[in-house]
Amino acid sequence: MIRLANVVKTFNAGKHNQFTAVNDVSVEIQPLNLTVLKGPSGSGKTTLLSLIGCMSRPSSGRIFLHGIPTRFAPDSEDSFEITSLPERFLNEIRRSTFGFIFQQFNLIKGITVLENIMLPAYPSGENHASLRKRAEQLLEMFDMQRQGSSKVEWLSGGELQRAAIARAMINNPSILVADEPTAHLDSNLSMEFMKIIATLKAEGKTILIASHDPIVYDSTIADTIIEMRDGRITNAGSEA
Ligand SMILES: Nc1ncnc2c1ncn2[C@@H]1O[C@H](COP(=O)(O)OP(=O)(O)OP(=O)(O)O)[C@@H](O)[C@H]1O
Repeated sequence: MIRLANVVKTFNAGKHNQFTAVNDVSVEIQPLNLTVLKGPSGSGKTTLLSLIGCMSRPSSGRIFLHGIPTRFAPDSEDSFEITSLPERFLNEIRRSTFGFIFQQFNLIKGITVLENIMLPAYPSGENHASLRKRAEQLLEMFDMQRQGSSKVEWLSGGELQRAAIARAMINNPSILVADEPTAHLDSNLSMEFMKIIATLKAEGKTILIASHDPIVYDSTIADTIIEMRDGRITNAGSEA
């Protein structure tokens, strides 16, 4: 599980525009589950995801991974505190443990779909041929073989979405984090997205999605809904 203990994130500390976006959050996110983080705009969902995903550090509080394999402890059932890690290990944990899907998908224009999918794996220094093979397998899994050599700007909305999911999967992460992944999709594509999420969950991924889309939080595959407001958790785990 991912366990947060009294996590606080304050921006611009000590300045006139100081703002606490995440305020004393303590919560447990169960492994192999789909957890949906729900709450109004500005409630702190993205900030919380970035703390969990090792993209930023809390101002105070601690975050632990329990029994989630990481590159440093592949079989560990132990507790592993990510908030105490030095920067380079934090980057390493982020790359190897988490896959990210962003609201705008953040695919890079001007390069091909295949190159986009391979990008998050480059820092690992993996042999290019084996990396390319893995990226091609992901394209195949998402029925996107034909688009591998296409530029991102040529893709349809659904293809963009699948390319973004494939990119998130390139390092075979145990935890998939998605921030408002359906915000720019119509209902059909949003349901399509949830089908892919169901498959990934069945394959053993731990999935955390921030969303105020009922297609996501009312989905039958959502295990737990965590509600946030004004940086605080207002409901830590209603059954979906
Ligand atoms: N780097 C920053 N500096 C100052 N304030 C910030 C920063 N990042 C986020 N905030 C503020 O923190 C609050 C929470 O933002 P956050 O993006 O986490 O909310 P959210 O729940 O994800 O919202 P949305 O649903 O609109 O994406 C917002 O008021 C935002 O303006």
